[in-house]
Amino acid sequence: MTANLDPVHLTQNLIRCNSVTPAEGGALALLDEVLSEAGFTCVRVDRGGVANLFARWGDKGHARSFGFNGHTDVVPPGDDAAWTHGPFSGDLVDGVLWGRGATDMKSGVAAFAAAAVDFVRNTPPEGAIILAITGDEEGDAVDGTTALLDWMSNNGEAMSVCLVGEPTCPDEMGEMMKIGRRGSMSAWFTVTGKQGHSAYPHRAVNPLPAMARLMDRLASHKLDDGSEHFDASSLAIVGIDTGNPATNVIPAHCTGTVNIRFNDLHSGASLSKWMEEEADMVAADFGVGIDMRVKISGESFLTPPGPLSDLVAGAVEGETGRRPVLSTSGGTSDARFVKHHCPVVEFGLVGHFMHQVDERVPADQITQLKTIYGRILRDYFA
Ligand SMILES: N[C@@H](CCC[C@H](NC(=O)CCC(=O)O)C(=O)O)C(=O)O
Ligand SMILES: [Zn+2]
Ligand SMILES: [Zn+2]
Repeated sequence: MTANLDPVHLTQNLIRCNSVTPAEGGALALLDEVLSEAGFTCVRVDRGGVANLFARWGDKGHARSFGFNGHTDVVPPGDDAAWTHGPFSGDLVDGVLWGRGATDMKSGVAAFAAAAVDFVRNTPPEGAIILAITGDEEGDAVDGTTALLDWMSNNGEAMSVCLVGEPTCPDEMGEMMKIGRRGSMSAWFTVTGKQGHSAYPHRAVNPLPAMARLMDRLASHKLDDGSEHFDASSLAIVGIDTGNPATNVIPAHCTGTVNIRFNDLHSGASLSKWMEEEADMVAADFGVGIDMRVKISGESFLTPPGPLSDLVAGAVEGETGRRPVLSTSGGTSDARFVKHHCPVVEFGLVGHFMHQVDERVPADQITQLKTIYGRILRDYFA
């Protein structure tokens, strides 16, 4: 009889792989080994310098196929010296596991891998289990989950439903799951005036007042009050820069960057149009040129409450005693790609320390997450 797979130990070993985006760092190789050993068919789906791992247990193309999606890449640790335990130490101290990825989301990947391995070993289901694990969620994400989904469609692989294991609970285990996400986009503005001496401003065209006006107009505009399933949209100014070190020079150029999180009352295209109109108006008022470049990372999306959210919420409630709130709050996730493929929801552990120095997680939360994922599999294949 093979022992059950310990998700805490697996998380520890994953944390010890330095896999800051887009480095693979040995994390996917480790999962490949663990899953292959348990009878999963594993294929590395690398693209554009990004490593990804596809793993399936059961028949290809089975009509009943449960998918998990997650990532092993992590954001940079920042100042190593500021960490109580090294960011890649995987130290387990007094029941707490430390390191980059402890919450976001090597623990989630370890929990679903361990749950899937135990499940197929102990109660082989009538159906298939697919793990789609990417090495680039935190970066551009162009060759990450999208590459896996492209490869799957080209190779007759399919998930009937998918659970993304990102951390979804704000403070307490079990309190929240995600059934969609707001959209995300960024816009970069360059205001061009005319360089000059700051003591002779009439001979220059200063781009900064125009930038200040534009940023203020964009940031002070109320986009909406939220909608049935979504929080209000928000626009944040995330950068204003001239690159000008001199105090007696009016620079010719100024750049400004905004990031928008938007709900289903908007689209990337409608917001681009609005910002373009604002920029044109300010440019005319101030006699400057304004260029705008936009990147739409994802539109808003929703998997309406139904069988999949009921299945996950029921298992979470059964294991934690809490019925998770169905939310679309926070940032975006790779579910924005998966939703083109099959119904998708997200559930994971408490994300309090994600992207912070001293990222850490109580080890028993990882074990509990594995139990919840195991129960979801049991209920799905029942
Ligand atoms: N860099 C990518 C995707 C960025 C995804 C990132 N997601 C989170 O931080 C998740 C946090 C949460 O669960 O609330 C984000 O929203 O910026 C891209 O923009 O293409
Ligand atoms: Zn994540
Ligand atoms: Zn993250």
